[in-house]
Amino acid sequence: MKSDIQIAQEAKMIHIKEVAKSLDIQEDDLELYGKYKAKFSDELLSKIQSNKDGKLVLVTAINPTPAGEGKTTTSVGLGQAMGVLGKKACLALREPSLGPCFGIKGGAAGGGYAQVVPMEDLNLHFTGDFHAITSANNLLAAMLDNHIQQGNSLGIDPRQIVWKRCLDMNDRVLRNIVVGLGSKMDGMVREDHFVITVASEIMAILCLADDMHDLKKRLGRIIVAYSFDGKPVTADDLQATGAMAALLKDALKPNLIQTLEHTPAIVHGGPFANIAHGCNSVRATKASMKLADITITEAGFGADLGAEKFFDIKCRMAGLKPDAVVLVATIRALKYNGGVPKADLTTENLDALKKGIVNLEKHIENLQKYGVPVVVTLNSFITDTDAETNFVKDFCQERGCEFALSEVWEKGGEGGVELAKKVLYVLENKESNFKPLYENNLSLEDKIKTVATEIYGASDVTYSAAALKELKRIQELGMGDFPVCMAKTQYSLSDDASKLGRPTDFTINVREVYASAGAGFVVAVTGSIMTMPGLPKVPAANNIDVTDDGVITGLF
Ligand SMILES: Nc1ncnc2c1ncn2[C@@H]1O[C@H](COP(=O)(O)OP(=O)(O)O)[C@@H](O)[C@H]1O
Ligand SMILES: O=COP(=O)(O)O
Ligand SMILES: [Mg+2]
Repeated sequence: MKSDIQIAQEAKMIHIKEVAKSLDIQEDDLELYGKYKAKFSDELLSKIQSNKDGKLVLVTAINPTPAGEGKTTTSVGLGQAMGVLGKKACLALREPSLGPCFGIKGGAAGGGYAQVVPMEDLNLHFTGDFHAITSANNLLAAMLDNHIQQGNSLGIDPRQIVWKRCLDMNDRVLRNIVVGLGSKMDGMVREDHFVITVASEIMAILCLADDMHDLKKRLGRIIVAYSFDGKPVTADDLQATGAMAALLKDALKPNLIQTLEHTPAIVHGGPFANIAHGCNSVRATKASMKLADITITEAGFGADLGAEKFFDIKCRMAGLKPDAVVLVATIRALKYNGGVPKADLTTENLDALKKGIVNLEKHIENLQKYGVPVVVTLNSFITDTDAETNFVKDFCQERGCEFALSEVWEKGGEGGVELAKKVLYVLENKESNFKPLYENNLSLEDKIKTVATEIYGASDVTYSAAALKELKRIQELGMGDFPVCMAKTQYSLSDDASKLGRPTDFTINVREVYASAGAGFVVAVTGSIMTMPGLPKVPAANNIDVTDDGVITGLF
């Protein structure tokens, strides 16, 4: 089998204006970035507002191995399969971060014969959105430190600065730094921190904003610090809002590319689901629903993270009503959850499968709590055996679950026809009665407890003293009705990456809490999760190169 990048580079793409035409979009409504990428104009987005909404399908997964279990691959393959069946479908996906690209996981363009292209553009600089987000985030940081240097008229307490710098890279040494070293003219010495760009609140705001007006209101509300008398200091107070919005003018526009089989893909925003809310932009999803009969979108990592935040944050805030959920399982991840080491996942092991399948069972139960019909799909790997595949199929069918085998990685759209037909059946015959897991009027602690007990299976939640103090301050500042965004490891339903399968009798330990006042949610940081990942012993970057005539190699 060729590598992902070989398949992608051999692909014969059509001009992006032809892809747009399949969505009834005229060339004048596109802002072209070469022949194969474009942004939607603001005029287009307002023009389509009166269109009828198509159906919305979420693709999620069970708890993954470090390689990932194929949500993006399945989403792309399902979109292609809808095309094979003559349906008007469109993808709404996230943009990849450079962190995993050069780290462990590689790119996020799908895989095999189910990819969005041009994959090397998408995985590297794409249309510059992440660079714009990084610049806007760090402009705010620079203006904050400059305000202190220039006399600190707002009375900012340098010990209560909550705004962090960001960079779209896995760079552990930036987690905790000291700034302002040198002479008096070099600024106030203080401890500072970097997060990876996909965990920046600016990313979340870009992904939740309706339009430029809403973007600026959200940016202005960002809390960067507290004053000596405990009052929140915002981006508006620093007069940074307009300049940040100017930097984000183009990044706010959704991007259009295509799959290997020319299915349209709107790709916009890219928060991770373990340390952020894990969903592409509301603007991209709503645009797709106005342009196509079926929108297929993905939320990051397992359903305990991406799907939970898709439902309880994105759908709640944007008024979206999902019509179906595709839950991706893989034999390798089920065995991994059954205790098999990464190196042995390609060997048949029915015992481990039986042990690990409780993870799939829990995710099926969880998704059913949202009132949206579920289709389980087994993302088939060439190393899977018939015995293993049949075991999973029987497990699902014995529980009355809709099930389909997916072979999209190996066969592209054709490999997804069984899944597409199952999804179409569910869309036509099963009603969705979507409701979020909790009401906003619950206390923040009760919201956290609801997610922890109902979705993770925890018996209780513990808080550090600092987290409890911050929860109280957030409540007093009037943000108690915000939804919660849980930052947690993706490998386990618990906050301990070593607890695989379906752990029980565990507590979720919240060590830090902060309000993303602009995004409109409260982040609860659990266990030892980091908002600035580090590179592995052998980074994927070691194998990435570019030839003398400009061909990228080694991306996957
Ligand atoms: N069926 C499959 N067989 C082999 N590799 C696969 C398959 N499905 C996905 N992959 C690979 O696994 C990795 C993760 O896939 P991806 O779709 O990005 O997962 P997710 O979106 O869930 O993180 C990618 O490198 C992809 O090419
Ligand atoms: O936020 C994580 O997204 P993937 O699960 O698609 O890697
Ligand atoms: Mg993905």
